[in-house]
Order: sequence, then C-alpha cells, then structure tokens
Amino acid sequence: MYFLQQPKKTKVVLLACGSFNPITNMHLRMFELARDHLEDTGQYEVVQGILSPVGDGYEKKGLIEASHRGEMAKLAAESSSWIGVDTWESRQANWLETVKVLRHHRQELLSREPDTDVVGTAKAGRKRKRMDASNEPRLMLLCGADMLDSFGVPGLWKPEDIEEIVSSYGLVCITRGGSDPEAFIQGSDLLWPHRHNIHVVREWVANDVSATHIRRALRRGHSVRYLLPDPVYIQERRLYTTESEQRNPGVVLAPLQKHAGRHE
Ligand SMILES: Nc1ncnc2c1ncn2[C@@H]1O[C@H](COP(=O)(O)OP(=O)(O)OP(=O)(O)O)[C@@H](O)[C@H]1O
Ligand SMILES: NC(=O)c1ccc[n+]([C@@H]2O[C@H](COP(=O)(O)O)[C@@H](O)[C@H]2O)c1
Ligand SMILES: [Zn+2]
Repeated sequence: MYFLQQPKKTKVVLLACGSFNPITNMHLRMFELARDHLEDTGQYEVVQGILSPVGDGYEKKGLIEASHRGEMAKLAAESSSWIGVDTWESRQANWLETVKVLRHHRQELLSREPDTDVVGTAKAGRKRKRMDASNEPRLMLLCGADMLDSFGVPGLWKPEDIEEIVSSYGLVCITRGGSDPEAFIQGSDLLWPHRHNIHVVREWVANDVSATHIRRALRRGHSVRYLLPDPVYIQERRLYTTESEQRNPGVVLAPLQKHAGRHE
C-alpha cells in the first residue's frame, strides 16, 4: 500500500501582550478564535498560548499593579489546558517594546529543546538544534484590531519594530467593533508586503466587552459577573475604584515618552 505523506503542520505559539486591567472573557476568547482560524487552514497546529501583562512602567491611566493583573490572568487561565501567563515582561524594571517581548519568548522556545540532556556536549547540542529546526514552534503575536490600528498612531510604534513583528513573527488579529483591519492593512505601505503573515480573524459574535467598561461598572458598584472569569478576586480586594482610575493621570504613555524626539 502507498500512502501520500501529509505535509507537517507548523506548530504555533500565540503571544498576547496587553494591559489585562483586568483580564476579560474576550481576552481568553481571542486565543480560541485564533486557534480555530489557524488550524482550519490545515497548515498550523497551535500548541500554546501565552498572556503577557504589560509592566507598571507602561504608565497607562488607571493601570493597577502588575502583580494583581498577573494573578487575575493566572486564575483565568486555570480554565484552559493550553493558555498560560508569563510574567517575565511585567517583572522588567522598565516598559519594553513588544518586539523585545517577542524576542525573549522566541529565545525561550528555542532553548526549550524536547530531547535536551544535561550531559550532551556542546557540539552534539548544536547538531540536535539544527536537526530539530524544522519542528520548532513559530511564535506569533495575537492582538485585537484596535492594537493593529495603534500601529498608525504617530510615535507609538517604531516602523522597524512593526516590520520585524510582521516579517519574522506574524500577527493574528481579531476583529473588534469600529476597526477594519483589512482596510488598515490595505492602506499601509509597511504592512501590505507582509499581508500573508497577518491573519485577520472575524469574530462573528460581536463581543465588545472591554476592561474599561468593567472598571467603570466596578466604580459604580455594578455587577461585572459573566464579563470576566473571576470577579471575586477584584471584589475581595476592592481593586478598581475612583482612586485607582486616577493612577498615572496625565502621564504620557511610556512608548510615547521613549520614542519622542526620534527622527525617522
Ligand atoms: N472585545 C475585544 N475584541 C477583540 N480584541 C480585544 C477585545 N478586548 C481586548 N482585545 C485585545 O486584547 C489585547 C489586550 O487588550 P487590553 O488589555 O487593552 O484590553 P481592553 O479590554 O481593550 O482594555 P482597555 O479598555 O483597558 O483598553 C489587545 O490586543 C486588544 O486589542
Ligand atoms: N512600540 C511598542 O512596542 C508598543 C507601543 C504601544 C503599545 N505596545 C504594547 O501593546 C499593548 C497594548 O496594550 P493596551 O491596549 O492595553 O494599551 C501593550 O502590551 C504594550 O506594551 C507596544
Ligand atoms: Zn485596550
């Protein structure tokens, strides 16, 4: 008997960067939508999802401590067999460009060789790495359409960072009310050549839950049940209040501070 060999599927790890202030059901749902979309192409197998909360140095208005945001994300991810939280980014002293977070996680994936033995010589290690290269998982950035739109905000992202993200990693972008990712890509000379590396995923069940809405409801003493995985953590600690919303008032967002004065 003769069987045609199935082409090997590319393993994918999805990384979502954001405030997660707090994590909502939609943040988790983004991963499920992205996995279905990529696997439906027949080319990919999504093996892991990583939530990476931004550090406090991002200085976004109303951003509460990374320790709480990370803890809430961890509790939320307990319901998933494949999504987890990595706090490396939020443990750094200063805010980091997203491309640096991607570089770090790719490095982590490369060093995580499945058959590494501690006694292997350096040479044997190098050989094994080369042999496994075709099977290395590919890291992709997962985001909502508003984050893609933010690529167009002057001074927020360095063009070379965007270029590296879409050329060396790839982007999975979930539609979100008010944004038109296809039109955005079409209108961008930077993104257009890399359009095949940008997967736009249509969310048919429009779900415009946002962390902003949740924080506002909490300030007003309204229920946030069923909008996020675990309101109890927030309620017990009274995390989102009028005072917490005043954190970093009028502070310029870290990327805008850091990239200000650059002459492109
Ligand atoms: N309802 C949604 N639909 C699609 N993408 C979403 C949605 N909510 C969040 N995202 C995406 O999740 C990532 C993290 O977003 P973020 O932490 O800012 O959540 P948010 O709900 O937009 O919070 P905030 O209201 O504080 O901005 C971003 O890539 C964002 O685009
Ligand atoms: N230049 C950059 O790399 C850049 C600029 C703006 C936001 N970001 C990231 O995008 C995410 C945006 O999160 P919010 O939508 O919650 O603001 C954060 O993880 C932030 O670090 C990166
Ligand atoms: Zn947001």
